[in-house]
Parts: sequence; C-alpha cells; structure tokens
Amino acid sequence: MNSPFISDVPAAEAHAAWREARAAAGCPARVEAVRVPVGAAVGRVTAEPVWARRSSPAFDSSGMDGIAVRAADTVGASETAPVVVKDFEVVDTGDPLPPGYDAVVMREHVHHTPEGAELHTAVPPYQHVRSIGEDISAAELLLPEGHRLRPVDVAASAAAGVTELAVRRAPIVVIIPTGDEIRPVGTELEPGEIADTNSVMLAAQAREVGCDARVTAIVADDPAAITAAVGTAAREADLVLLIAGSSAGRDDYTARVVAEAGTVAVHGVAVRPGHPVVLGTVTEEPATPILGVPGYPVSAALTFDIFAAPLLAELEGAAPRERPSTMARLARKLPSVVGMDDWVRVRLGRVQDHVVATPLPRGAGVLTSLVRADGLLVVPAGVEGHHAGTEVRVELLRGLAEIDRTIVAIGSHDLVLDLAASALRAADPLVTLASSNVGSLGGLVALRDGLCHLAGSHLLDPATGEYTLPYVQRLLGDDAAVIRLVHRDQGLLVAPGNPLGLKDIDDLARPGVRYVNRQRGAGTRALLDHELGRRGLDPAAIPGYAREEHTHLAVAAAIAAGRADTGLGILAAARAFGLDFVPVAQEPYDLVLRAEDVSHELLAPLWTLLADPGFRARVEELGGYSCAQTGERIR
Ligand SMILES: Nc1nc2c(c(=O)[nH]1)N[C@H]1C(S)=C(S)[C@@H](COP(=O)(O)OP(=O)(O)OC[C@H]3O[C@@H](n4cnc5c(N)ncnc54)[C@H](O)[C@@H]3O)O[C@H]1N2
Ligand code: MOO
Repeated sequence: MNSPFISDVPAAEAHAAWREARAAAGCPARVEAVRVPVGAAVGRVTAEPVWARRSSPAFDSSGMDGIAVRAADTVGASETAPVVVKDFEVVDTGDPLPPGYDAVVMREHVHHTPEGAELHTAVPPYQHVRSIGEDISAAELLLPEGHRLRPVDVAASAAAGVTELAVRRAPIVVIIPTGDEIRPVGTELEPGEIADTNSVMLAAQAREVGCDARVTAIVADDPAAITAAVGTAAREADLVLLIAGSSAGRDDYTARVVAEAGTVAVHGVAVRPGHPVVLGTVTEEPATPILGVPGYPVSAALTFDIFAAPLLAELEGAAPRERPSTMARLARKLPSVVGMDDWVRVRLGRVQDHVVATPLPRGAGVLTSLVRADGLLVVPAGVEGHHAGTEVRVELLRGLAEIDRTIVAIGSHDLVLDLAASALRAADPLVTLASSNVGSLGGLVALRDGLCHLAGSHLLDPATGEYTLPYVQRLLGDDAAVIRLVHRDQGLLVAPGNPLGLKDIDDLARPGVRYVNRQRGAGTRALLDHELGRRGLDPAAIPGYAREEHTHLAVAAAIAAGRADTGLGILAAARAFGLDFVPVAQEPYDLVLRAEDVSHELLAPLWTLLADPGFRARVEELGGYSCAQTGERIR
C-alpha cells in the first residue's frame, strides 16, 4: 500500500470524518487549562467564565477636577442669580467623593470669592460622580468561557480584581519536514535541492494563531525514519504536521506511515490546491491528530488555513478566526474544474463603484500568488467557473481602505510598472499599484468593461504601422486618454554570447532555432507578426511559434533554462537573466485610461512620479528605455 488511492472527499465531509476519527482514537477534545497572570493572558482562550471579584470603580469617585458640593445647596443658581456655596471640598478626577457630598462642579465653572464658591448654574445630584460599580459590579459575569482574550479583556479582568486567569495553554504544533531534496533554509543549494520554506511558513502560521510551534530536523524519504519521527512528535504535540509525500509518487509515504501509526480518516479532499491532504490520527497514548500537508507551498499554506487552524481553535475551545469578506467583480474569465473547490488568489482594487478581483496565477507551486493576494475566493466544486464581470464573494487578506487606494493596471507587462509600484509605495504606504498581465489587447478590453483604471499597451496596428491609438479608437471611442509611459527597445533575447549568431527576425526561420512566443493579444506578439508579415515569412515556418509565455521575464527564463534559443522581448528582461540582446525595434509603451480618470485623485501620485527626474533616471538605468516623452498625454 505504497500509494493509497487518493479520493475526492468534499471539504465538509473531510472535516467531519477527521473529527470522528479523532474522537474514536481518543484524541483530547481540549488542551489543558493553566492559570496565568492577567498580563500574560492576551491571545489565550478563557477555560472558565470570569466573574468580577470587586466593583469598578470600587467607590463613588469624582469624574472631574473641581469641587465636591451638595446638590441641594445649589438650587436656584443662575447666570443672573449666582449662589455662593460655603461648604465644599476641592477634588481631583478619580478621588473618592468626600462623605456628605453628592455632586462635583468642574473647576472652570467655579468662581472663588472671599465668601465661598460662586456657581452660576444649579447642579443635579450625582453630576460628574462616577458611582460605585458604574463600569463593573462585583459578581457580574465579565467574560464567558471560550473567549479569546484581547488587551481590553485583561484590563477589565484586572479592574474587577481578577489577577490570574484560567486559560487553555497554547496548543503545541510539531512540524516534520520530509524529503531527500529538502535542505534547511540558509544552506547553499546544489542542483535539485529545495530549501525548507514550508516549515518556516507553517511554523509562522501556527504562531500567528497563538500556538507553540516546533520544527524537527528534516527527515529523509524513508518510511521507517518518518514513522520514528512521527512517533516522537506525537508524544509532545497536540497536532503533528507532516510535510510532503502526500501524493502518489514513489517516495510518497505519508498515507502509509499514518495508516501504520494510527488511522487515515481521509486521503484526498476535493479542494485545489491541497488535494492530496492526509487527515489522520496517531494512536499511541495520548492519541494525537496528524495532518499530512502537501509539499507544494500554496497547498501547504491553504491546507493549514482550511484544516489545521479550525482544529487548533477547537482545541482551545474558541471559535475559529474568520476573515471579513466583500463582493467583487471578476476582471477576467475564471475557468475551474468541476468536482473540486477551487481556491483562487486575487488582487483587489476599486474601479468606479465596485471592487474588482483580478485572479492571480493558479499553480500550487506559485507562492507569490499568495504573497500578492489581497483576497481569496472559492469556486465551489459544482461550478465550472465564472465569466468576466461575475460578482463573487472574496475573503479579504488586506483592509478595504488600502484596496480603495489601489491603482488597478491590467494589460501588457512592463518592468517600469513594477518600478513605479515600488516607488509609489515608498512615497506613501497607502498607495498600491497592482498590475496584472493579460496582454495589451486584454487590457484595453478590461478598461472598456470598467475592470481597471489603466491599461498598459504597446499594440502595433499592421494596417497603419501606428501604435495603440487605432485600437483605442476602435475599442473605446472618443472617451479615452493615452499617457506615454516610455519608449523601449524590443529585441531578440539570446543566450550569453549569442551562440547561434542571430541578427534579425529573418534568422528565426533558420533550421534549428527554437523560438518562444508571447501569448495571443500581447503587443510583443503583434510586433513579431508585423515583422514576419513585412518579410513575407509564414509563422508556421518558425519552430516554437506556438509556444506561449505570458511575460517578458517568462520568455527570458525559458531561454536562460535552455528550453528555447530566442524570443522577442525587452532588454531589461535579458539583463534580469544574464542574457544577450539583439535590438530589433523601438516601440512606445502607453497607459490608456478613461478621459475623466486623468484627473482622478487616485492617479495623481502616479502622474507626480512620472514627472520626477529621479524616477526617470532610474528607469533609464534599467537599460533599453527612453523617458523623453514619459508622462506626456498623447491623446
Ligand atoms: N500522480 C500524481 N501526482 C501528483 C498528484 C496526484 O494526485 N497524482 N497530486 C499533485 C498535487 S495536487 C500535489 S499538491 C502534490 C503534493 O505533493 P506531495 O505532498 O507528495 O509532496 P512532494 O511530491 O514530496 O513535493 C511536492 C513539491 O513540494 C516541494 N516541497 C516538499 N517539501 C517542502 C518543504 N518543506 N519546503 C518547500 N518545498 C517543499 C518538493 O520539493 C516538491 O517540489 O503532488 C502532485 N503530484
Ligand atoms: O492539490 Mo495540489 O495542492 O492542487 O497542487
């Protein structure tokens, strides 16, 4: 039973099956209660109700700086008929109210005369007096059991005379990284080796939800060694996280190890990423839950959120933490496999009156999709995906105020946009420029449909030889403005030293040259087609023409990895991967927007940046860019 069958259990059923298995194995329902001083209790969960031992305030006290008086002595006082009170006592805020007095007059309303304190207004009884128990009365229920303590809660407990609280101790999570290829973070990696980034992430996730997280040494792909590590971990842990080896590969032992050490309640959940997750128990006394976390980092992160976090909250007797959510419109079509809950990471911004969600790359290995995500949405198992513009519910990973100050750029990708994003944020931490890449044409369509503020475009019109403007007129009509971002060199990216001696577009048809193309709708693709057309070259004659990458950097990466010999792209991408560059053309790269948005306050910081000589200098330092017209409105 090396690779047990991976099933597609719906998430809700998987939770239920795991809970049943834990109960059957005798896993503790809660971690023990401990008593801790109030100062150390924040973040912990109450293990019993907290009753007030004393009232707060514990005595009637003055609410203001001034004088304590008898209200009866002030009856009839008015602007025209002031009353002089002889019997009073000076008090400060918080002082016990001296016996015999029942009200306080603020010192700014008292005129001291040789005869006494002159008052111009009558005072009702108990004015500015904080009566005993105003805040807390002795013996009242202050906090229920199962309440996660916040700073205000511990302060109120202390005020109520409760200086020690019974709380659940922090659950202990033991994380076991496995894999022959896995090395500790910080090790110089040999080819084929992978840094143990999952342990760093999972330990931080566990600490973020209030747990004590411990990471063991990395265990080799050896079932006996993994079994031994699981046994040791289970003795100290409230939850064991066993990383990788969850799927069906030759060295994937998680399900087998768990089956031998206890029970496998579920192997395979209808959730993506996270599909091959293992949910089980280790039976050795005391029984311990174990979670087989898939090795791909996005799967690992989401698996923690979906399965570990709710269990850990349950062990503390608390409600699971919940993220706020909002409705958003999808900026692009979102296909999804039927039969799996599809967890999609999205960027968010507010365009006109609605929040727009732009899906990020979906791969379970693309951790930056979570790094860049402002929100998460689930396409449920029964849904085949969504059309662009569909309203969906999104769990928020970032505050709405920040999302409201996000400039949404959709279209072609250019490194200058990344540079601008970072400069804008450095100048004002509330400003975000989120750009996503769907090619020039896709950006113009998104702009037309109200799904972005800016469309980055460099589209050559083969009929006129003119860039972008003919497309803008066709798609957006008169109501569109165009701001020049940069001119940039486009050229052939080639391995260092240009081993094939490529000089021009003509060389792409040479036998043995493997091209890597950009996707349909990308401006760089249009440029290639234009250049091929001018030369009467048939795309079918270019080996690799059908192979598509979605960014300049991805094209450069393919060439750097030796998977292709050349592709059309920008100099900066060549530099980023240490490639050589054969210039072919210079083209303008423009920002297209709705004419009325030119004066939108959201975009003002961007226009300021484009006018900044320091920023222009940094752009030109990237190489292959000219800022001669940067920031000019050309339409
Ligand atoms: N034939 C099948 N293959 C795969 C299936 C399947 O159902 N049938 N499922 C795929 C899915 S979905 C996922 S998710 C992964 C899960 O992989 P494993 O849990 O078995 O993990 P590994 O194969 O050992 O590693 C995957 C990947 O993750 C890297 N890794 C592992 N540990 C760490 C760590 N501590 N830090 C960073 N990265 C780590 C590892 O090097 C691999 O690159 O399986 C698919 N395959
Ligand atoms: O389920 Mo895997 O986690 O999709 O990549």
